[in-house]
Order: sequence, then structure tokens, then C-alpha cells
Amino acid sequence: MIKVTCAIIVNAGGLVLVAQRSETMSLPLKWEFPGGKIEPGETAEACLIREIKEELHVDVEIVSSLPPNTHKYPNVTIQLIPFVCRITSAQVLLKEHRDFKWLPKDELLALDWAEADVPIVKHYIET
Ligand SMILES: Nc1nc2c([nH]c(=O)n2[C@@H]2O[C@H](COP(=O)(O)OP(=O)(O)OP(=O)(O)O)[C@@H](O)[C@H]2O)c(=O)[nH]1
Repeated sequence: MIKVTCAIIVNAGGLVLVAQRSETMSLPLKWEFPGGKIEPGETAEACLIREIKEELHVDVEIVSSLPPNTHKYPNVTIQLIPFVCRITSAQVLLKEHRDFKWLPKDELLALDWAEADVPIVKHYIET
């Protein structure tokens, strides 16, 4: 099983950053929370901070964690480990994704999400 961290980045107005995978990534054009695979010896928290810097060019601080979701894709099983975060540096600059948006909670579920994210989105909406 592959462990993947992801960031539910919330701004001062309560909007949530969502990112769209590019045509060339796996799960092309699906929406997700930015993040990535935990490297050997790395903590989930360190992974998250590293991945967000690599993908969005910003620093984040972790506010809280949410329950992980294990999902079986046809070719791989992932455990997606979400953290609620805040940006502590400058503006988002996309390094890998095709697009991103800041959305209010009640618009999140309308996106075409990577399947593993759906329970996490639902849980976040209820909190
Ligand atoms: N970062 C991130 N990955 C997710 C989410 N949901 C989800 O199913 N994934 C999957 O978890 C894996 C994350 O790996 P990654 O983002 O570091 O890897 P990658 O694009 O290089 O994927 P690849 O191994 O298919 O090339 C991918 O297979 C991705 O499709 C999510 O919300 N955020």
C-alpha cells in the first residue's frame, strides 16, 4: 500500500484550495488535494510540507489532521492521509498541476474528484 499525504489548505476567508491533475499525470484532469507519496524514513507531516513546497511553491503550517482513507484503485491501493493547513508564505505558483481554485466548502463535492478523495471531502464538509 502506498501512503500519500494531502493538504486541505484553507485561507482566511474559509475557502479551500483544490488542484487539478494535469493531462500527463495518473488520474488525468481529476481534482485532488495537493500532496504526494511519503518517502522512506519521512514523517507524514514532513512529507506534506515538502510536497506542497514542490508542487505549489508555498510553505504551509499544519492546523489539524483528519482520518486517513484507504482506497483500492485497479492497479494500486493508496492510503490518503489528510491534513488541514494554512499557507504561511507568498502566492501559489503551480509546478505540476493544470489548475487550482479556492472554493467554499459547499462547492467542493461538485468537482470530479480522484476517487480516494471523496470520503475525505465528505468528512471535511461535516467538520
Ligand atoms: N497528491 C495526491 N495524490 C492523490 C490524491 N488522491 C489520489 O488518489 N492520489 C493518488 O495518490 C498518488 C500520489 O502520488 P503523487 O502525486 O506523489 O504521484 P504521481 O503523480 O507521481 O503519481 P504516479 O505514481 O501515478 O506517477 C497518485 O497515484 C495519485 O493519483 C490526492 O488528493 N492528492
